[in-house]
Amino acid sequence: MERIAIEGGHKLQGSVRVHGAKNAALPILAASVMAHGESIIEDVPNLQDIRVMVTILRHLGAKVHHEGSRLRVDATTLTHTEVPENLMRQMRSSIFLMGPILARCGQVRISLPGGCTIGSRPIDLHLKGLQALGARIEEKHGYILCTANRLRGANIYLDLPSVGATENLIMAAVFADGVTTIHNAAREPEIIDLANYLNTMGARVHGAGEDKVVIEGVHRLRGAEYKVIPDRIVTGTLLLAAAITQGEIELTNVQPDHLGAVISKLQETGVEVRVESNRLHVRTNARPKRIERIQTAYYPGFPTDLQSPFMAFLSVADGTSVVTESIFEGRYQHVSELMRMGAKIKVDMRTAFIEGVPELTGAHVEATDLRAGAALILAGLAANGKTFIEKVHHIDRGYEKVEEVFGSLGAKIWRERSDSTS
Ligand SMILES: CC(=O)N[C@H]1[C@@H](OP(=O)(O)OP(=O)(O)OC[C@H]2O[C@@H](n3ccc(=O)[nH]c3=O)[C@H](O)[C@@H]2O)O[C@H](CO)[C@@H](O)[C@@H]1O
Ligand SMILES: C=C(OP(=O)(O)O)C(=O)O
Repeated sequence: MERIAIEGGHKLQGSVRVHGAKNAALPILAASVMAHGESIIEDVPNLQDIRVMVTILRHLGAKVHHEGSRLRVDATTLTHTEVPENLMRQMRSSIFLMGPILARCGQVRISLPGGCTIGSRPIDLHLKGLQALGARIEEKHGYILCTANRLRGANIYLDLPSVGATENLIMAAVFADGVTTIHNAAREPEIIDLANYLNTMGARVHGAGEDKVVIEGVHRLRGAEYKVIPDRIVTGTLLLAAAITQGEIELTNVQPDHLGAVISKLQETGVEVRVESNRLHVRTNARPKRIERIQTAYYPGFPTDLQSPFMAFLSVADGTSVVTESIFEGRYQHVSELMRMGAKIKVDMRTAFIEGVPELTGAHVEATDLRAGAALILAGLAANGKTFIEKVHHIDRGYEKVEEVFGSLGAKIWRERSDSTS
């Protein structure tokens, strides 16, 4: 087992390029199984979840070649319509295969997906939407079998704007007869990215990024070349890392308009953020001011994926800040770990009260999920002394070469065996 070790107290300085977005690349790779011909997908991050997706695509019969961050996928011949349970369990995004395989092959057999333990994360909206498109769904012995000779366009009303359900249903509707309208769709930038890729392949998806998405069915998709958008959650994590160490960094390959809520909250704490078209400069040399209120929300609201990193930052603010998690009921597992490092946080239902302390102290902690791990890295960078973060595999799901990236900005961070003496 490996862990990340950090010697805190070094200001981050320098410039770094942000990698492509995990949450855009995963549905895009799933969508690639719908095409005849090769797709060339650029800026795919080298992450554990991507490796699992590639394994699934190969299992289905697709040919996949890596050339650095460029992936060539050719799913002209598909040999399987089932995703094995051991692969389904490895990540949440395995669910993205359901819509595309069903649309292309008329049937798909999957089991419930895995993913971060941040809440119950049901898939009822995915299944209800597929039923509205005419799919038959049988759930037996832990498996879900979806079949449909032909999917039919339909009006689908999502009870809540689920990102994954919107993406799955857009993909399923691409080959449906007639027109599908998804009402109360999620509006995250990753949905626009998926729709752009599908449209480059010959699909007709209109309105992605708005709450009503209209899909006109087509008969066939061809492979396409496509570049994945920059990862807005990695961008936000790096902005916070610079801020918590009172450093100054520049980020390239970013889309600042995807981070409006985060930049505005950072500025509220007194951090200077300068925005250029595809660059961000962040600088501060003072302790952050407290924040009266942050509430996670569907896009363009404050992203739940940056709630825990932002809380790590607020744990050293001057005064008490209030954070409410509205999306995932179990997304406060980082709190007890931050408290081991001296943070003062009280949680009441879905709201956390963070009484800022002047300094955190290094400790042995555990990454309980991906973004909790990111929060602990931020805390470790600022803390007095050494921090050891166990369960690094969670962090590797979302941050490419994490120690190299932070190391290139001047952090003292390395990976070591968990049984190393500390
Ligand atoms: C791979 C990926 O893109 N993951 C992101 C995606 O996850 P994911 O797509 O799983 O998140 P959703 O938007 O679906 O979930 C939002 C809320 O809807 C609920 N829900 C969802 C589906 C469903 O069928 N029934 C249901 O009740 C969930 O439990 C949650 O409370 O969006 C989340 C919210 O921005 C992010 O935190 C994840 O990083
Ligand atoms: C929760 C996340 O990922 P997933 O939906 O893949 O579990 C995340 O990226 O923070």
